Amino acid sequence: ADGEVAADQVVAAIEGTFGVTPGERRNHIKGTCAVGEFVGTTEGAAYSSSKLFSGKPVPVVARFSLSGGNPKAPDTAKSGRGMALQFKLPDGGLQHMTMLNTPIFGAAQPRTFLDLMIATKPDPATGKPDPEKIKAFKASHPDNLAQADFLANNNPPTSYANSAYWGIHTFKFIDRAKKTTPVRWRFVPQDGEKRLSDDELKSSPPNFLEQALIERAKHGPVRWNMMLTIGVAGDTEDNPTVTWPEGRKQVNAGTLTISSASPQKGAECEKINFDPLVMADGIAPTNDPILLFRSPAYAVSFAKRLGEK
Ligand code: HEM
Repeated sequence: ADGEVAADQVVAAIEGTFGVTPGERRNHIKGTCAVGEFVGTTEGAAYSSSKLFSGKPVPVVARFSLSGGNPKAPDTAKSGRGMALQFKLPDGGLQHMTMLNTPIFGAAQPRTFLDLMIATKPDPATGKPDPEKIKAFKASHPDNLAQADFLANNNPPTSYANSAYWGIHTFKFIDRAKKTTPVRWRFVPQDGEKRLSDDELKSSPPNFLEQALIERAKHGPVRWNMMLTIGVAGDTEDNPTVTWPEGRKQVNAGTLTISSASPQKGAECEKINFDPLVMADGIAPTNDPILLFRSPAYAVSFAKRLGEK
């Protein structure tokens, strides 16, 4: 927990803002399941002893999503898009990566996320957030601004297949000699990044992302390159709201291939808790307070939805 901020308190605040859909995720509720595989490179294996980078295909269960707890959020919403991956390693181990389509996050501490939920809670009188509360939140939480600016200035993608996804946090890659390297990773779409135009934002239907991914996968494999940015001494390791300086070494660590997608109901991704702290040997968390807080928060949401609450 972050000082006095507890995971159940934050999940309660998410419920206060978005309401509760029993049996469903409290955040990133609207999503699509997919499956595929990952093949790592020797360049990746040079930094991490994880079986992920053995060079052999590793089965993947994926989930693409819209951020927020509104199951009817339109696919044109200028909010985050998520890609969650569960890698099934050859030794039976699991590795998770649960990412967003923004290079930074909108909170350096759980407290900021909690205060954002409280500030955006709809006013019962209008059914909308109170603009004064949002203004006060922004003025008092500068750590929220970079991601908010990114989302305001970059329209959402035309398809989940045309988006990059960032791990955002810094992770430790540990090689066979136990040498640790700070890295940040992102998945870059081989289909290229494409965003909705301002006109398309107005004219697009509320639901197109799921069908676009299902159709795209029917036409052939959908691929992303996993790119590592190699950190150097002094690069922040515990603040997900700050990017690293330009010019850091880039390493292609592997290729993700999505082979098919389907609605989430009853599909494999539905009942997975994509807790980002599920890691195998060779990859370890940093002390990023947001990364560490996600695990208990996801557990609260997961327990509720498994209990059909
Ligand atoms: C204080 C920070 C955060 C809180 C409290 C939070 C909370 C949550 C919760 C409660 C869920 C639903 C879990 C479930 O029922 O399975 C969720 C899902 C998700 N979150 Fe977060 N989150 C935070 C930060 C982040 C960050 C930094 C990222 C990306 C780097 C992220 C990406 C996602 C994604 C992609 C999902 C959907 C996973 C899936 O498809 O099952 N979240 N989050």
